[in-house]
Amino acid sequence: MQKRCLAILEDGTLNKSVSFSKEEREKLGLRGLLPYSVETQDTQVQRVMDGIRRKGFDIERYILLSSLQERDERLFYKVAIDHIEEIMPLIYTPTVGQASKEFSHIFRSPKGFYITPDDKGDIETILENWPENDIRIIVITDGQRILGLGDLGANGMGIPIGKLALYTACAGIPPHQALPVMLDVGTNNEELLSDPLYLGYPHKRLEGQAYLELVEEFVQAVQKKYPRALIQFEDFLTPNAYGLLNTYRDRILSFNDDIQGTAAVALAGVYASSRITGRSFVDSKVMFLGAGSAATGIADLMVAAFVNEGLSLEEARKRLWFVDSEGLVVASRTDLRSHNLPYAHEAIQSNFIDAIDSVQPHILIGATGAPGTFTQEVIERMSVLNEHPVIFALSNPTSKAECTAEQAYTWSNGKAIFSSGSPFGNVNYNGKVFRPGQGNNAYIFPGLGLGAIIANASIIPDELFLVAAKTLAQLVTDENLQEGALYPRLTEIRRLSIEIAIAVAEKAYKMKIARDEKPSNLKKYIEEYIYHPNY
Ligand SMILES: NC(=O)C1=CN([C@@H]2O[C@H](COP(=O)(O)OP(=O)(O)OC[C@H]3O[C@@H](n4cnc5c(N)ncnc54)[C@H](OP(=O)(O)O)[C@@H]3O)[C@@H](O)[C@H]2O)C=CC1
Ligand SMILES: CC(=O)C(=O)O
Ligand SMILES: [Mg+2]
Repeated sequence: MQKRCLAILEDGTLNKSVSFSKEEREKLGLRGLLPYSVETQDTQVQRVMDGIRRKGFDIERYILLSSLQERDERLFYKVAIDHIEEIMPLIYTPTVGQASKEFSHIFRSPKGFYITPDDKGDIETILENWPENDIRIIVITDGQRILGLGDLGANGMGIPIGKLALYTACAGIPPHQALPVMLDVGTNNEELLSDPLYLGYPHKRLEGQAYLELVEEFVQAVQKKYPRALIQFEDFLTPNAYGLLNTYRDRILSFNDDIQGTAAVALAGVYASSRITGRSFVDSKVMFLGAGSAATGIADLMVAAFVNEGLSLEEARKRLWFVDSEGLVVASRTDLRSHNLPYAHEAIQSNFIDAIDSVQPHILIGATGAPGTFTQEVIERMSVLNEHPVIFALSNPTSKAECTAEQAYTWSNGKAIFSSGSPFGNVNYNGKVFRPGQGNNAYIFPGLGLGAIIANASIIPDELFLVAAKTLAQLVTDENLQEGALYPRLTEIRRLSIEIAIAVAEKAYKMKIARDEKPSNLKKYIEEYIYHPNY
């Protein structure tokens, strides 16, 4: 039955508030319930933007937008799409980091699905409580490594909500086909456990076999109720991130965004940097600060890319060097994890600066969660070694960046080609304005996910991340590079995501991992599928 009267204004998927026409007001029983004026959606967008700009703090802007998402979903997405450069830092990194830290204090409505150890044996049943029947994208976290902020327990739900808002804003996934999931297995964060307002499962984390069984039960329940859904694993602590990736990557439509999405965005940036440095990709030597899931994911995809260009596995790995908190990752170390071993070269263990001097990398990629680790000395050494040192400070949120954009340009005398995980504004250095690009998986996952679900791929092999990286790199214009950016402007993100989706879907058909038939006009098919927030 069609909703009427207040019920329609209270349903965020139907509400368009003062944009209901006189006829609609008459028909839907809305006369008297709204002020006189009938406004266009654009005028409403303007009012929202005025409200956002009037707020004193970004967290207040986040709360305003979060309430709007509940109250009037189409207006929320219209605002996000039309003002993506201003809105993305509010609904995503860096503000989503603060919002996640404070999630239990600013909570208003659940916006997603919660699973705790108490639900063991019942996940299939409780999933029936979710009202939608055609979920295509799930972002799930257990909250143990939220950005570079550590274990935030159930407060980490801010991340799946934010990532899925980007799926819709950046790639047009219909919001009703997206499901944010919090696998709330507890937290080891004492501050949260002693917070009377903490909303999560108030126990130490479930671990080991019991944890894995809960994930498996969830995956099976999803396979049954939503067999077409892509599961994106997000912000798991590294051992679980790898464990779950290895369990599910060849079995179901899934990927780990921190390992694989990040890899594709970084690879795209590295490809684009060749057009400034003049050095071909295969001749590049890369040093990573941080040897966890993000950095290793990038290295693994780079190896695949090098091998595609004709290098042997051994030659490919030799171009990639890691430094972690114990120094250079070398073969003689006994403290390494299995994902580090392919990159533990025969060399003498040394500190970061000495490692830069001995390895002489062209590209430096930070994924540490440790702010300030790209010191003046680091940037200066890179600048002595390179005409244009390529510097990625990927850690999020902004407070965790290895260095700021301004530091990179200043310490390199304007020579650095800089990208960061969280956005920095333009920097004026000696009269030249630099626009740092945002090396964030947000350039990849929306388009990649869209392509995968359009083809209804059975799995997401490396080839799909490689094609996504190549496509993104090709979409970087000379103008972007002249501004100093290795990525296109965010204002282009919907177009970019569709291009990435087309390339990814094409590859899936070619690899025969698509479970749906290829439409006769793929681009048109995608364009018809995607969500537009206009009333
Ligand atoms: N821009 C983007 O798109 C993305 C950014 N990230 C960011 O990357 C960061 C790391 O994530 P992830 O890889 O999952 O985390 P991990 O915990 O897996 O890895 C962190 C790594 O950094 C090392 N490290 C920590 N402190 C230092 C230090 N002072 N000097 C040298 N090495 C250090 C750790 O070494 P050790 O183990 O020895 O302590 C570890 O190897 C996060 O801040 C996250 O936000 C992640 C995904 C995407
Ligand atoms: C961007 C992202 O996925 C992260 O920082 O974890
Ligand atoms: Mg992440």
